[in-house]
Amino acid sequence: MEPVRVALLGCGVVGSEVARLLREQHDDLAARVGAPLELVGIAVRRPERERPGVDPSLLTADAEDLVRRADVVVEVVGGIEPVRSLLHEAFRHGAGVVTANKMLLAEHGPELFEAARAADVDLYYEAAVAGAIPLIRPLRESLAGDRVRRFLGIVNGTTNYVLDQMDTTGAGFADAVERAQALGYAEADPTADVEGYDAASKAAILASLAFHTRVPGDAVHREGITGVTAADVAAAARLGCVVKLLAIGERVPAGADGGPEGVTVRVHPAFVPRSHPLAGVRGPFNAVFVEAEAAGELMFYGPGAGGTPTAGAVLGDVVAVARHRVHGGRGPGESAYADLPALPMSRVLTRYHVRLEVADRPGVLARVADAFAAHGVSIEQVRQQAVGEGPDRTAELVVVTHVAPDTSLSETVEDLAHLDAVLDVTSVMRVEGE
Ligand SMILES: NC(=O)C1=CN([C@@H]2O[C@H](COP(=O)(O)OP(=O)(O)OC[C@H]3O[C@@H](n4cnc5c(N)ncnc54)[C@H](O)[C@@H]3O)[C@@H](O)[C@H]2O)C=CC1
Ligand SMILES: N[C@@H](CC=O)C(=O)O
Ligand code: NA
Repeated sequence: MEPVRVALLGCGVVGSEVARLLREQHDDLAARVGAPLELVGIAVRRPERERPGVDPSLLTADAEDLVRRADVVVEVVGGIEPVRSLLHEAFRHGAGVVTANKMLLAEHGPELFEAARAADVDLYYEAAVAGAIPLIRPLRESLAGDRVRRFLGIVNGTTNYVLDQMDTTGAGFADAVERAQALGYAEADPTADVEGYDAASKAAILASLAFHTRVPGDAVHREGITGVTAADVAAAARLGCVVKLLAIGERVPAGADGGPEGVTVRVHPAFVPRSHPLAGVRGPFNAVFVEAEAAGELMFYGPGAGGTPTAGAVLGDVVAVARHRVHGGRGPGESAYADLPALPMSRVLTRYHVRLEVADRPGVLARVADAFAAHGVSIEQVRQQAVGEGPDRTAELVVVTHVAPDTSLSETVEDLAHLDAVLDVTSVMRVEGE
């Protein structure tokens, strides 16, 4: 049987593990594919550098030439260029592609899917969202007969690790980020993780699949975790919650006021009740709930980051693409027929937890309550506690709202910040997952 020629682009945290598994599982992979997988080269920036366990004769700095010698191109470099051009070259040359690159797919997915379709080859990307967890294939294939209403989950291992460390060990933010980098969870620039860009790319990919509609990364409302403080984590604990960075996509029906049907997609930190299964997702693990009309509620859970688990997902895609080379056929292409608009945050319904430092004098509570009422926001809970002694005494006021449109809630917070009696708005966090 002719071997299937595999080119590996990148030999970092994920790539080095892909190379190892290709070598160590050679016979099993050959049996599953129906032909041997031959690693024909590994494109790296510095081929002269020694890499333990990697045959130096495979290393090359000429990625373009390598791509032209392959039937399947595995891209685990990351970023946009040069990989975008290299993948186009792979398609032009008739090679199938496996990538773990969510940023590239969120920014340039449609053109890459179109190029794969035109060349009649595969584009697979299981590792791009939630690492090792089978999630892309269930959405693309298993749920192709269903109608997804909503997904809600934790899709970034680095930020989940950082928030978990802050919650359970009292670690500082910077220390926890450094540990996530050392463990291979973080992106080359961890800003992509902590500012929510990585999760937003993944949310865009999930929304595109779930709702059969193109959702670019910049249509996702994004807030990272750099503003989350130890005080927020402690406030969450007092409320029986934990802080998690969530990715949420919802299909929104047409509004009674004439607002169109569409989808909302957002990434932000939120309080999640400790009784909710997402609260128990620890360290670099990810979990995603998918709510579909026929299937009901599904939960996908597992390692969301790390070299070996991610390489496992990449290899699963390599087997699928290689099987098509050997036996014929092609995996599903892009499905964007629904063409729903991405709606603004005014169409999102959520709850807020607001912590204020206020003057401790008569009438303050009433004025705060009036600000919420002016925007039609109903209050579920208020707690007040005196801070300090004597004439300088202030009060900490914690307000938890009922569900309301996100913009009504954010406008309320803006008004509160301008009230004389409000000395500081110390924390604003959404409450999700109830
Ligand atoms: N580390 C993880 O847990 C996960 C990573 N991913 C994705 O996998 C991809 C790779 O991630 P990591 O392995 O963690 O990154 P990494 O930074 O460890 O590895 C990337 C490698 O590509 C090399 N490189 C850069 N430019 C190159 C070029 N022009 N030609 C050849 N090599 C080049 C770098 O020197 C580096 O060794 C990224 O898209 C990332 O988002 C996806 C899921 C999980
Ligand atoms: N940096 C990412 C890696 C996986 O996609 C994360 O932390 O989840
Ligand atoms: Na996955």
